[in-house]
Amino acid sequence: MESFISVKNETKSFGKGSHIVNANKDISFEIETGELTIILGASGAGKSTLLNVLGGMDHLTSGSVNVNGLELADQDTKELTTYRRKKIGFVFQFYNLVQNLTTLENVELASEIADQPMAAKDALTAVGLESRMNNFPAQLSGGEQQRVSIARAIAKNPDLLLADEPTGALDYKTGKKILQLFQDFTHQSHKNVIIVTHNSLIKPMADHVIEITDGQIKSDTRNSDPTPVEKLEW
Ligand SMILES: Nc1ncnc2c1ncn2[C@@H]1O[C@H](COP(=O)(O)OP(=O)(O)OP(=O)(O)O)[C@@H](O)[C@H]1O
Repeated sequence: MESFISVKNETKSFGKGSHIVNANKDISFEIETGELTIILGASGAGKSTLLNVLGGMDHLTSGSVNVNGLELADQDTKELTTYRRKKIGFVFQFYNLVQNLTTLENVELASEIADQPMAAKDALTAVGLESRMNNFPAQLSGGEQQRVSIARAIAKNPDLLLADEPTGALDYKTGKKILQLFQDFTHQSHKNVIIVTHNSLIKPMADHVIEITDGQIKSDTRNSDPTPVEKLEW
């Protein structure tokens, strides 16, 4: 059977001539349906670049990136935008919520553009925020705002949920709750989550760990028995 994601010799360069930076160099890996994957690497290793390519935020320079049967190398900018809007959920380090919309409206904004969305209220209930639907982002804590951004991502009912350092701005306990939500989402929905992080201590929670150093794959391993987040200490 085909893998859910198949990346072959993916290279992403920025700049030209002697100023060229190869942020991703000849990267190849496969991700199977239902895997929670952690992409691990130091600052500048090329993690965000890879996530941006997988999510259609950026074009790859060469190679092949196939996501659920769609070859991203063949998509023009407009097609990549459609792919990103309809198929991908994003969670960022700093939430990126619209400040003058309520929690519910922020989530509705995302569900409205998806083909088979989940009800915005159900997404907020899934992250434990049903009582905060009419609050504005500024009235919520950092952890609550991140839960809204996860609700916004899952309300699209995406094939693929991408999270770039999602606990980077949160304290330990809150960060743990957020990681728990990702693990539950993968295991309950059998969909795919990819988390980018520099924190190697959370590796055991993943089904699949891909380490990147200097734009290249350093290791690619699978955990047959991932640790539940509540049992993880870091
Ligand atoms: N738009 C760009 N223009 C030029 N160089 C870039 C651009 N985006 C990324 N790079 C370079 O590519 C390399 C990888 O960057 P990337 O942001 O992917 O790393 P990262 O692993 O996500 O790092 P961090 O954890 O610090 O966010 C870096 O050397 C960076 O300077």
